[in-house]
Amino acid sequence: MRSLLRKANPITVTAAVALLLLVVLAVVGPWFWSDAAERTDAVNASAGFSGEHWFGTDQLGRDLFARTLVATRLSLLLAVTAAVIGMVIGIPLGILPSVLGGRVRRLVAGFITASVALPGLLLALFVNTIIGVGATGAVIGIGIANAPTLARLAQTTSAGVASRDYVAAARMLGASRFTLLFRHILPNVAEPLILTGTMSVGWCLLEISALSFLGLGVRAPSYDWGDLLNQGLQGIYVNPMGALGPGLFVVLGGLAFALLGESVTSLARRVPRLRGAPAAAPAAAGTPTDDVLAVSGLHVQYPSRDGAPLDAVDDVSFTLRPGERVGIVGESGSGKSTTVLGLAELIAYPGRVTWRELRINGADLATASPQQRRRLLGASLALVSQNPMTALNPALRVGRQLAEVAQVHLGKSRSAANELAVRQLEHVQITDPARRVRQFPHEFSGGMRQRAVIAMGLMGEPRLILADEPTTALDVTVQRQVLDLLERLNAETGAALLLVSHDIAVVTNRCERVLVMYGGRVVEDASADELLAGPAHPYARALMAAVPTMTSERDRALATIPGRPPSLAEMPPGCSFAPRCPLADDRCRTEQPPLVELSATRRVECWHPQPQHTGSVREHA
Ligand SMILES: Nc1ncnc2c1ncn2[C@@H]1O[C@H](COP(=O)(O)OP(=O)(O)OP(=O)(O)O)[C@@H](O)[C@H]1O
Repeated sequence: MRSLLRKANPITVTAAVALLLLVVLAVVGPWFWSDAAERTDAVNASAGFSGEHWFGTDQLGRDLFARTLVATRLSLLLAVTAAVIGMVIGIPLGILPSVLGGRVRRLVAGFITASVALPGLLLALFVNTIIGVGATGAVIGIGIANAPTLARLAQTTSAGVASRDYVAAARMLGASRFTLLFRHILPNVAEPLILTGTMSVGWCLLEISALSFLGLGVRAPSYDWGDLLNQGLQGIYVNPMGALGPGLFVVLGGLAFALLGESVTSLARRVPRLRGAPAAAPAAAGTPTDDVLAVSGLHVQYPSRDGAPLDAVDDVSFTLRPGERVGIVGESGSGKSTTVLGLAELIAYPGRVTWRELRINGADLATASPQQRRRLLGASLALVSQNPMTALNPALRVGRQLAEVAQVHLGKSRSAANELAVRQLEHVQITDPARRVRQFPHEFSGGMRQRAVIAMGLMGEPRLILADEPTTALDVTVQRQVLDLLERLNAETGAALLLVSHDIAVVTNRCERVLVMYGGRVVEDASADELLAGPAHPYARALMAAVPTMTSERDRALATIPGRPPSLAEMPPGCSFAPRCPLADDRCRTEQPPLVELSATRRVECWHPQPQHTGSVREHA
């Protein structure tokens, strides 16, 4: 708040002062000027403006300036009530689609779109006529007419928040819709919505005045600015101030609310806040001999423009043993992140995930109930996502977010969970953890937020850490530290690590096994040593050749892969790498190569697998 005030500009200050004066006037106006406003004076009826009557008098000789001042209370009260009605209906309606499932969500979103298309004033008139012409009808009518605009704003704002990683992590932890809404979404969209709601008081003021002006709002003996404007207009040739005076108050009131809302909104945008870090989730007991993860036939599909399903991940199968470190590598768009999100059931609508088999920590997800699946995913996996800006809930203290994992999945008491949170922050080498747990994510640096997310993952004692490009958004100086930390935790806790990276040097250096992805498919699955000795797939070879080594000649350009990866809608028939492959022949361009085993630890999907020595890239990772 202090930083907001420091950044306030003259327009904001003027608008705030004008509003304050109006509010004071609304409170004290009727006490001071009621007598003057009601006192009739037949001698001075319909008088023009003068030193005694600044806005002149009405047909009964009542002072119009005093009446305008008195009308401030009712005018503002009606406007605020209408704005509140609009917010109470519009904001919950707009937020609902972000937590509802498929069909109901589409229904609510469609209803919002349709209602936004209705002309507001017509809707207000319609409601006003049904409820009964008068102040109540006008206020409810204007409130309802404003609701769709606020609903649309709430819908877009909350959709942005709902796609953040900390909401995905909360879903993975099995949070109910109620919790998602009130704990994770609402606190992070409240500010812009309240500010817009404040601005909407200005619109409501103008709209209610317009209805009163038309004789459809406030009725005698009550009166508001619109009503006074209407009366003043009837005698405008005799006394222009009778109309101009109340009109001026309407305009000033509307402007003050609108300007203040606008200025505070833009100020709030400039004040740095809401910086978050990545998300994670926790553990479950499993049989040590089981694979931690076994997936076969994984598909993730997104609909094309004409609705046909397109494979972003196409028939991916692999396993992970306890404690194993496996990397997934490939160019942008090859399906690395989608594979990880698909495994964690975090693909958002309209994406669709299917698999032939998915076992996590030995448990078969096909036979698990939705609740068991959520528990299993939440307890066995820790997800360290790409963007440390979006992974922690900016409205909650870091320690609370960590502690919740242990409370939900390990059934720990609040105090035990809080103690564990401190220990886990210490475990990921965050100094002064007892103080840090009480801080908000924006008080952490990028590297610390990523560590906090890793710590959150450890709270549940995970058997598998899914790290989706965990260093992409970090400063180069802390990238290595975060990778070192993941490796150390893998060694200490025995949790398997699935590390996604676009950098083949990093994964061959950090992992024991590497999955090379292209066009949504695993084109080569080999041990890091085998890859270093010579990749079998031409794409993997090209990736390796593009990595500079200690022995690369400085004056020679690095190898690049010609062309660019195919988009989902333009996936070629046969091998998807064929258009860029120097070895491609007719069969490559027409027939999908099968995944063949070249050795016990190596599978490759190519018609022309050719192991060949390329030299080591380990020294660069
Ligand atoms: N929500 C979505 N809707 C439609 N297509 C999507 C969506 N998310 C991802 N895709 C598509 O799926 C494919 C795989 O994307 P993905 O993000 O998994 O690639 P990636 O290898 O992780 O790339 P990057 O390194 O850039 O993150 C891409 O073609 C991408 O355009």
